[in-house]
Amino acid sequence: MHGSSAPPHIAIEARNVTLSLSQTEILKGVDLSIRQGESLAILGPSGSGKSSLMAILSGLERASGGSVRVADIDYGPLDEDGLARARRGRIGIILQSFHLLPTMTAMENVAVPLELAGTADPFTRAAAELEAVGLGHRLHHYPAQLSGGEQQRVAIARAVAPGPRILFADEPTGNLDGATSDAIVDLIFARQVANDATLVIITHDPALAARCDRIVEMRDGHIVSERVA
Ligand SMILES: Nc1ncnc2c1ncn2[C@@H]1O[C@H](COP(=O)(O)OP(=O)(O)OP(=O)(O)O)[C@@H](O)[C@H]1O
Repeated sequence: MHGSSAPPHIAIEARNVTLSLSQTEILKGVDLSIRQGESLAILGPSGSGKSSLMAILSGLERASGGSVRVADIDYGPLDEDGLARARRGRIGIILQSFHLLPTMTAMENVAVPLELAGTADPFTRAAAELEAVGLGHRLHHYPAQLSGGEQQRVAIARAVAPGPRILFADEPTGNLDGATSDAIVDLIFARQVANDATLVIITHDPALAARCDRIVEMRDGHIVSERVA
């Protein structure tokens, strides 16, 4: 359908996005376009609005103003349920604090979004995804029985299992030691390439940012600079 001369497909388009919570202006008019298959790093000081922007782009939070279009879906008219449906199977999210369900095993945590996305045989797929992140021997462990790096790998397996074309990661290596962190970064980029996914990654790590195609920097609720990595 797309010839070689076709313009690049825009996966994420934010226009003049604002966010106000508790009378605090958190995002003050953000414009951002991200191509399908592109990797983008968001840098910026603590409190500059990086996680808030990611929450809006990933459909976890509604913007107060402006427009957001992701995977050809206009978020504007969608309520919370609509946003959840829009995310399902299309968007993978890796959060710093993992958000694994504590009463479910590693395999169940990965199988749940597969089941919701209507995947046949979600448990077999979940086991294969955990195998791919080196956790084939931890399928039946609960999150509390896993190390921080192992929990992060479960969170990555869960996010990438449905094969989302868009992947968000908020400081995915924040709590990890150097070697584990390198392995996890390699894993995220490998899965991005395998799925030809768009990757948006918040990081304080310049080396990780440099692995992305493009870097934007936020300050005080604005994007203040943008460069090719
Ligand atoms: N529910 C809320 N009500 C009021 N202010 C909020 C709320 N949530 C976040 N904020 C404020 O919004 C600002 C941006 O927060 P955000 O988490 O997006 O920043 P960040 O750049 O991701 O920071 P960090 O690098 O520390 O994670 C912060 O000053 C924060 O205190």
